[in-house]
Amino acid sequence: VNTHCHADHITGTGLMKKRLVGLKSAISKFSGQTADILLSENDKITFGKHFLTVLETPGHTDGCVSLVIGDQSMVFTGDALLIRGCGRTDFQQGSPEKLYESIHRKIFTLPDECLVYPAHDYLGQTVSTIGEERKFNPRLTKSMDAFVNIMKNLNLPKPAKIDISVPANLVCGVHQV
Ligand SMILES: N[C@@H](CCC(=O)N[C@@H](CSS)C(=O)NCC(=O)O)C(=O)O
Repeated sequence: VNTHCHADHITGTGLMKKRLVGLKSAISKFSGQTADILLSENDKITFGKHFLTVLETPGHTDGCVSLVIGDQSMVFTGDALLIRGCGRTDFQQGSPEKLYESIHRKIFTLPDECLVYPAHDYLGQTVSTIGEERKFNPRLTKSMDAFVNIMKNLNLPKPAKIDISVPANLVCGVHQV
């Protein structure tokens, strides 16, 4: 299940599909990608006795989703909400306004105790909670205007491999060779 379409996330899917016959790939219908399953808001992804609910959380990209476990005890936020940070919004459909809304209107409505597992952390942290991020996230505790200003001035170097094109059989599409 891909939280969004960036090279550092999707490029394993085709390889996994090759190794495990019958494996199904999934990504948001707003990602612009093909996959076995195109996800929409509130879709349920079941596995064993568990399920994940899809929350559309655009802003880092248009097709970003966060995945909430059935009893709302955990959320996998991809590159939308990070620990004390958030995904950058300066390329490939990034929008600080959309990201602010996604986090405040969707992710931050989860219970305070809900564990937050993001897709990246650059300090070795692995988990946070919704309550902690609501209180202590230095970007998301600001007004939307202040947040937009922060995001427009991050001046991060562009990830080295973000624009490398991936052969069609290695992405999450169903047309494998
Ligand atoms: N140095 C890393 C890339 C760091 C980076 O830009 N991370 C992204 C997620 S991957 S597109 C991001 O959103 N970072 C937010 C932040 O505040 O750091 C590399 O070159 O690989």
